[in-house]
Amino acid sequence: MASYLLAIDQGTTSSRAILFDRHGVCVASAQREFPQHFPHDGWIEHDPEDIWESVLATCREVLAEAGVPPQAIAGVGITNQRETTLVWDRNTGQPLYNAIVWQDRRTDEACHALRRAGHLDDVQARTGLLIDPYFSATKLAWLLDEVPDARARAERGELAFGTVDTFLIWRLTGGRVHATDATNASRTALFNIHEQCWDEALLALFDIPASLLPEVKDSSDDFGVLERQWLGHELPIAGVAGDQQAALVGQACFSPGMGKSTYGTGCFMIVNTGESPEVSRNRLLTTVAYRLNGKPTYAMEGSIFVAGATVQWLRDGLRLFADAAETEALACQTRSGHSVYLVPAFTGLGAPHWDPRARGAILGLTRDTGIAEIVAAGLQAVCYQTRDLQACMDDDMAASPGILRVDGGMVANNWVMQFLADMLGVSVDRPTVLETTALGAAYLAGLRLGWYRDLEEIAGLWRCERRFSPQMDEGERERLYAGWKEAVERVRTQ
Ligand SMILES: Nc1ncnc2c1ncn2[C@@H]1O[C@H](COP(=O)(O)OP(=O)(O)O)[C@@H](O)[C@H]1O
Ligand SMILES: O=P(O)(O)OC[C@H](O)CO
Repeated sequence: MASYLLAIDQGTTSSRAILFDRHGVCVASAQREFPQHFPHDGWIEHDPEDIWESVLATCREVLAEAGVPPQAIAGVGITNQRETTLVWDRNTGQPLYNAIVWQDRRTDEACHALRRAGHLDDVQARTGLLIDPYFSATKLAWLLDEVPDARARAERGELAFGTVDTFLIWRLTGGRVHATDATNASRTALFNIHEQCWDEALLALFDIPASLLPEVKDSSDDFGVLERQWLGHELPIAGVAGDQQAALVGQACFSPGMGKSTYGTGCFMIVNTGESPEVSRNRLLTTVAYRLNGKPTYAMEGSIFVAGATVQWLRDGLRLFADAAETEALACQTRSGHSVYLVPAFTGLGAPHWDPRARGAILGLTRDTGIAEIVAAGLQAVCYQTRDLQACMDDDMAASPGILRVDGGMVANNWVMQFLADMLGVSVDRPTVLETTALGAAYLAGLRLGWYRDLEEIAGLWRCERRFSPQMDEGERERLYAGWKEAVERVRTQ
C-alpha cells in the first residue's frame, strides 16, 4: 500500500524533494542548489533546465535515500517560488528564454509608466496586487517584446506561459497538462481574484494573448500524471500551491486571523482572511490562500524581499562569519540597547513601502560598534520589518494575529525568535516540522487523494516545538522601533 506523499519544493535558490508519511512527519529529504544569473544590474534569471534537472535529481535522490520504491508513493504535491515567469514552445517544450525571477526589477520603468497612466487602482481592485516588477505580467510582456519573434509566435498559439509550477507540470506530464492553481495564478497580475478567472481587461492592459495561459485549477486537484519515465512509476500530481500559500497550509492556519511568517531568503507574512478578499489601505497584497472545491479562501500578505539574504551578505559579502548558525552566538554578545540599524534595501524595499530605488544602509555606528552589533542589526532588521507589516495588518483588519507561527531557515535562530516576539509583543510559535512549505503541498495532494477528510484533520497534526513569549518592556520596544522607522526614512526615495 502506498505510504508516502512526495512534495517537490522548487525555491529561489534550491530545489527540494521531501517524503512525508500520513502524520505529516518528514521521512527523508534531498536538496540541490542551482546557479543564479545576474546579466545586468537588477536582473535575476534562472536557467529552466537547472530548475528541471534539480527537481528531477532531488526526487530520485529522496527515494534512494529513503530506500522507498516509487510504488510506495501515493501522489505528488508541487510548491514553488512564485511569480517567476517562463515561456516555452508547445511542440518541443523548449523555453524561449531564461526564467525571469520574482526579484528581477527589469520592468521597473514599464510599471512606473502604468502607474503614471492611472492604472493602479483598477489593477489592485481586480488582482489584489500592486503594479510592481515583482509580479509576472510585466515580465511576460517583456519576454514577448524582447525575444525575437515571440509575440508573433504567441499570437499563432505556438507558445505556453507558466510560473514554475506550470512548467514542472508540463514537463512531468510529458506536455499533456498546461495548468496552474489559483494561488499561483493570483500572483501573475492577470488573474481576477474575485471572479477566479483570467481577466480580459488585464490581458488587454498588459498586452498578453490569452492563448498563452494555463488552465486554473483548485489547489487540490487533478494535475495529470507524472510519467513513468521520470521515477519508474506513474504518480498522480494532486496538489499545487505557491510556496508561501503552501506554508500557510503546512502551518494549518485555516481560520480567519491565523497567520504565519516564513523567514527564508525573503520574508512573507500571510494572514488568513477567510472568504473575504480584504483590500489593504497600507499597500499589503490580497491573495488567494488556497482554493478547494472551487471555493477560494483569501489572505493578506506582506512581502519583504530580503531576510535571510542579509545573513548571506554578512557571511559572503562582508565575511563576518563562516556559517549562518554563528550569528546567534554573535548576537548574544551585543551590548543591550545598542542603536545600530541595518536597512537591507539591497533591491529596494517591499511592503509596505514598495520603493524599488531605495538602497541599503548601516546607521548609528559608534567607535565601539563591532561585528556583533552589525550582525545583530542585520538579524533585527527582519524583526523590525515584520513589525512594520504587523502595524499595517492591525490597521487593515483591526487585528493582526495574536500568535504568529513561523518557519524557514532563519527560525532556527533562537535569538532572532526572541527578539521577534519582543518586537511584535505577541507569542511566536515554532513548529516541529520546519519544512512547512513542502508539508503544505503534501497535505494538498493528500486531501485530493482522500488521505485526509478535511482541513480540520490536518490542523490536528500541527505540533509546536517551542513558544517564544514577549519579555521586553514596552518603553524599550518602542524606543528601538522608533529608531528603525527613522533609519528607513533615511533610505527611502519616494
Ligand atoms: N541559524 C541561522 N540564523 C540566521 N539565519 C539563518 C540561520 N540558518 C539559516 N539562515 C538563513 O536562512 C536562509 C535559508 O532559509 P531557507 O528557508 O532554506 O531559504 P529559501 O527557501 O528561501 O532558499 C538563508 O538566507 C540563511 O542565511
Ligand atoms: O523561494 P522562496 O522561498 O524565496 O519564496 C519566493 C516567493 O514565492 C516569492 O514570492
